[in-house]
Amino acid sequence: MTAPVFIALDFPDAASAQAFLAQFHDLPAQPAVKVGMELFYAAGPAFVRELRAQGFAVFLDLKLYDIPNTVGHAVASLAQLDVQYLTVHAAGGTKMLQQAVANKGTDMKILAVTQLTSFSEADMQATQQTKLSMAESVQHLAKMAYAAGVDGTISAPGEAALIRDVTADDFLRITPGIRLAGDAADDQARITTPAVARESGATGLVVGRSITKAQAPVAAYQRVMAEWGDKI
Ligand SMILES: O=C(O)c1cc(=O)[nH]c(=O)n1[C@@H]1O[C@H](COP(=O)(O)O)[C@@H](O)[C@H]1O
Repeated sequence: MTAPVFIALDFPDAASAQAFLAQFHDLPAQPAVKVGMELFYAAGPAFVRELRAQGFAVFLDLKLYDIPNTVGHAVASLAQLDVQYLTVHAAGGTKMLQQAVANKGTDMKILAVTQLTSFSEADMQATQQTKLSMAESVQHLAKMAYAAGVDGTISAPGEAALIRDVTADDFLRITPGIRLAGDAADDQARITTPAVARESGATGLVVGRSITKAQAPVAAYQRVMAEWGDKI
């Protein structure tokens, strides 16, 4: 699974998530899934174990952000769940990122969130009282995360190539903020289609509502996969 497309399972409980996933049973390969705060806070580690037992690759998106000691121990706890990816906030800084890396074990990859895709450049500058552009800020955070030893970043697709420029080819660049053409942006500010994300240097996608809220979720997933193409 070098270039995954993760479906964001942003559902209120385990039953809704399982009912959604049941639609995908007939596909030749199960989708990779992302469990975020909504589902994890409702259904907990037990549901993550259930997904792993069913053979799903799991990206646990908890965006850890705390003092280095606390994040380090949280990462050690979560590593017990045998998930493939875990998010932390790059803004937690070098020491926090290093603690996360030190405690992740061998099979779990740490992804550092740079700037949330819900921020426009103006939102980011106002909120963070910075004069940096979005590109400069994302590159700064990505460089710091790379130097701290994390496995990759989360950013908008438009920043993937900029991240590659200041890190390495094999540094993962996973991008949410994905919409199929014609779908509403909702609360996202920096969005693009799977095809453009691919051309922009993303190495993996996170897709939520363009699939989960589609009238035909399996067809929408297949459209995302087709646009993402032969990287899968
Ligand atoms: O870490 C993430 O996955 C993430 C980072 C980010 O900057 N933006 C972002 O949207 N996400 C997650 O990606 C998913 C996007 O969902 P949709 O907007 O419905 O496709 C959600 O589960 C978000 O929590």
